[in-house]
Amino acid sequence: AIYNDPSQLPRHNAYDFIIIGAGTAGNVLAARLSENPRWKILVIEAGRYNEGFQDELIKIPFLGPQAAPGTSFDWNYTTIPQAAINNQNIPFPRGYVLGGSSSINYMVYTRCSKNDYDRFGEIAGDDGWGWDKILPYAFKNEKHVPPNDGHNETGEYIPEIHGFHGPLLTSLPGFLTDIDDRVLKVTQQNPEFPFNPDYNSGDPLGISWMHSTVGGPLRSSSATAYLIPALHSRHNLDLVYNTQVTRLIQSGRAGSIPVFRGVEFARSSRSKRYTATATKEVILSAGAFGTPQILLLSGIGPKDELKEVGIKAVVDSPQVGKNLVDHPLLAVQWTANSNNTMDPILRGGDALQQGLQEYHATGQGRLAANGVSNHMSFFRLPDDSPILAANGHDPSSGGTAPHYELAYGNGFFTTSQPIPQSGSYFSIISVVVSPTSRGTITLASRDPFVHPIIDPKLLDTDFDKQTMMYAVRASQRFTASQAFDDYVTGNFSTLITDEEILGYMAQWATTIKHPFSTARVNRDPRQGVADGKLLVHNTRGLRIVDASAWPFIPAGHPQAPIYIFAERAADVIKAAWA
Ligand SMILES: Cc1cc2nc3c(=O)[nH]c(=O)nc-3n(C[C@H](O)[C@H](O)[C@H](O)COP(=O)(O)OP(=O)(O)OC[C@H]3O[C@@H](n4cnc5c(N)ncnc54)[C@H](O)[C@@H]3O)c2cc1C
Repeated sequence: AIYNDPSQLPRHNAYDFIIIGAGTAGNVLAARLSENPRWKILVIEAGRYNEGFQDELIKIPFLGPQAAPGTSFDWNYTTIPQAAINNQNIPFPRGYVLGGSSSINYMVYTRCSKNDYDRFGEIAGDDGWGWDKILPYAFKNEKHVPPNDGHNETGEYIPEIHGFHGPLLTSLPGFLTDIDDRVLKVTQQNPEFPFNPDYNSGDPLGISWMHSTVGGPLRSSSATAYLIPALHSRHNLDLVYNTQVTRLIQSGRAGSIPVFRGVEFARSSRSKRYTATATKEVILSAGAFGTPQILLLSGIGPKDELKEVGIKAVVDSPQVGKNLVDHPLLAVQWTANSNNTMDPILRGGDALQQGLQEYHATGQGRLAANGVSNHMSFFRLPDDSPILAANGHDPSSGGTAPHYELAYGNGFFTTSQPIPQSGSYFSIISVVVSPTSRGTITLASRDPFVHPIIDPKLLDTDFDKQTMMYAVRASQRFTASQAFDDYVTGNFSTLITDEEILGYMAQWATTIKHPFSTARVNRDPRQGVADGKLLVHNTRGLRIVDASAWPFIPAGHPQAPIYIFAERAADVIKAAWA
């Protein structure tokens, strides 16, 4: 059943599992655990329903980047000043809606490198997280469907390595653009940028066609793919939304170990608190900000830090809220000799209205497809790079894990700059995908409704700054390729010297919105918050399944790794209670 107010929840209802957060990972668990008709499951979500007011922003693929920040779908977090980015406070979107961040993200679907999974397995001491064993869960997650424009996708991906029967819809670009052939020509002209027939093979290096979580003309999210179908077809799954978990409640002790099977929740800071209890487990899937915040509010965290905000430590867990890692992004634009369809729509007005009309009349056109890019590419720094030498070690997970990403925008792509009111543009987005900067998330108050202090320390290290510089130089070499000779007409910004690039970075770099590892897995309770089975150290009844639990950030766009990991986590939980 679906409730939008905790006062409506049936009293004295015994749940086997309580899942905190109806986000990307949480909804996979809700759907998979409720497959067992003997188990009763409650999902508690702070945010809103995924339909209703302004829902075109989270349904129409091209409008995805407008779903946050500053909307009712977003928690509307802001970082504290970021030293490397001219001390700016950066908006840091997180989905506040069924589906969580999968309902507001840019829909890029990349499994990342097999080395990332193998490294997870090594750190966790469980090779079940490694590539070979987890690959079946990638198939289980995915339902690859034809591109929305019906074009022939032969040669644009390798069908054998994709799932066709899972819940989450994925597809290749549904609107072809006038740069697509040029991007592919570069792969024939310039050996620095080779073609990769499918970046989802476990080896993402090179330039591939991009896969998105789009089916037909609509976004596919963990809400549309997993949660809503399960709610509509099963009686053993309850959802309450508009309801924030305020803390975990200790329900007893197992010897000297505290058991946390109780959950407290409310609609607002001053409103009535409600509680529910799980007979088996409470599962934290509140994301990289929500999960550490709830742990800290419950007295699970660094003892001294908790004391400062007046919370008594029940479990001294030093890594809660530490190791916050994110991918910094920088967009560079060139002026282009083209009439691209993207720029006029981004400026709004008539072009946007016409696009919407076409969308509603035919389900086709620019708005029906992801506008971020039609290709996506991942690269490593050269083995003898002085940037790697200066860092002392390679921060990536291994030989198929990239250090940086380039994506190609048929228009003025930006998430931080004002869009010029005239002209046509070509953009390349550079992302550092194996960063070494680490930040923190800490409580600002013991009031659960006060946002935590978010400090990702973006571009804090020389490695990250120099790798970003390397990526920008690579994007310039890409644009100088013959294939773009009669297309790109000039630079939009002057980025010739290293100082100019560093200055531009300090002004315009931002987050790609991939926070990770704030309650990371490590076998050692001093080094991590949860063990290899995702159970919170030195507690009973508590598991973490979301981006916060990853021991490090995967080198790519992380929603696919999170879906895949949550699919396996569901089986780990089922096995634990078999
Ligand atoms: C704007 C944006 C663009 C992105 N683009 C891409 C992309 O193109 N490709 C990609 O792979 N990744 C992308 N990402 C990242 C990706 O979407 C996230 O890494 C992933 O969805 C996180 O999954 P999660 O399950 O850890 O958390 P979430 O999906 O964020 O789920 C957490 C859920 O918990 C809820 N919650 C939090 N606290 C509480 C509480 N106290 N009580 C109850 N509920 C709570 C939240 O409201 C949310 O619904 C993007 C993210 C954003 C925000």
